[in-house]
Amino acid sequence: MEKLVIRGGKRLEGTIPVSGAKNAALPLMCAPLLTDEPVTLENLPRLADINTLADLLNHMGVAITIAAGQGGRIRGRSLTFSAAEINDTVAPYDFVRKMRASIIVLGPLVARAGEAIVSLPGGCAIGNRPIDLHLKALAALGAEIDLEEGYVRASAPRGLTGGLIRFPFASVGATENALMAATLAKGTTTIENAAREPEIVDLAKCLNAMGARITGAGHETITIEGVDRLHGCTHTVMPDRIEAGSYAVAALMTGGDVFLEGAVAHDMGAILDKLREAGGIVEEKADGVRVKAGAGGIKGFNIVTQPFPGFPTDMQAQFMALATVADGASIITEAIFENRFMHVPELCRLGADITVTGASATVRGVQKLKSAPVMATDLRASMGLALAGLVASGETTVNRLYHLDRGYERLEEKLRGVGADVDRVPG
Ligand SMILES: CC(=O)N[C@H]1[C@@H](OP(=O)(O)OP(=O)(O)OC[C@H]2O[C@@H](n3ccc(=O)[nH]c3=O)[C@H](O)[C@@H]2O)O[C@H](CO)[C@@H](O)[C@@H]1O
Ligand SMILES: C=C(OP(=O)(O)O)C(=O)O
Repeated sequence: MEKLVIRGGKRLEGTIPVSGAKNAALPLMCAPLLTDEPVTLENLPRLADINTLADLLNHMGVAITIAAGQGGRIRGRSLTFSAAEINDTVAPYDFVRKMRASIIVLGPLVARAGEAIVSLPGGCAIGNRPIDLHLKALAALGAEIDLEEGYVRASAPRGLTGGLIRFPFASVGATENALMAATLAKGTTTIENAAREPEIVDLAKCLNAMGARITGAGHETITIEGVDRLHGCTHTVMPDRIEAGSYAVAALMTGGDVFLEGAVAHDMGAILDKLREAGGIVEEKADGVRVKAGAGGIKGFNIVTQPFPGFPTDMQAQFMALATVADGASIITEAIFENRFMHVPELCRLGADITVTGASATVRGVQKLKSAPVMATDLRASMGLALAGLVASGETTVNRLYHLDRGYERLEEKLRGVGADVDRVPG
């Protein structure tokens, strides 16, 4: 098991190229299940989660090849997904347990093949994460849903029918499943209280390029006119706003000045607002975002995580790391997941002063963090610890690097490129 060794205290300066977004790439990789023609996705990040989903798609009969003339080091991989035939509509437990997002194969599979049998993903470190909204959405389109021996079976042998889906909560994954399923349903589907995340917009863009008729993505109500068939297309995965936000925090924490090449400010509104509130100077440019530390140091701030356009839960741990070295107190409330504070005791091991009461953490900034071996049980918590390590005195070890490899492409290389003293070492 590899770990990350960080010798803190370096000021970060330079350019970090932003990779394709994990959370856009995963649903986009499921879209080719909807057509027998090849779909090429450009700018796919090299991440463990992408490989896990590729293995699952492969298992279902999707041929995945490296797209010709592509695959530059910075621009990410281009892969072509060809689901000429789907020869297995089962997503087995062994794949789904590795990555919860595997549930997004459900909608496209039932829409195209009339049946999908997907292992129930169960909870994970950050919360229970039920899939009731995914199932209700498919049922609203006429799918019959059964739960058997840890698997969900969705069937619609005569095809899906458009309908009204009203989500009580704007779930990202359930919106993605509903969106993909509805593209091939007979008639019109309306999704109310749809998730508005930029990754939903990116997915709708790709589906429309495949011949779908989707309007309203990025808004509360999405309308989908079903079509008989979809065709192939080439689509470029959007830049990762969470990766960009994480490195933006690194720039501010280290008193640095970093250009996040390719970051899209428009998709990062709440993150950039909070960076400014914390004392950062943010310049929004056509080709990226520059973040530098202001003269007044880091100021305390308050956060409540919310669905987009609110502050993203996937940035909560990183901003908590920032708050640990702020001047004054910050209150951070996690309102999306019930157990997303696993980084708190680990940050405290580095000298942070944090008190948790229910869903809120009060963080009192300290003068200095001190190194320690730390360990987290999820992706963003691990990033929060890595950020803390960048400013802690001495050598901080972040164990279980595989969490970071789920969502951060070439992490140590990118950090070293702007001056951090970071190594990946065997555990
Ligand atoms: C691969 C991917 O894109 N993952 C992101 C996606 O996860 P994911 O799509 O799983 O997140 P959701 O938006 O669905 O979940 C938000 C909340 O809704 C609840 N819920 C969700 C579905 C459901 O059927 N029933 C239910 O109760 C969840 O338990 C959670 O409390 O959005 C989250 C919220 O922005 C991010 O943290 C994840 O990084
Ligand atoms: C929680 C995350 O991912 P997933 O939904 O795949 O667990 C994340 O990206 O922070």
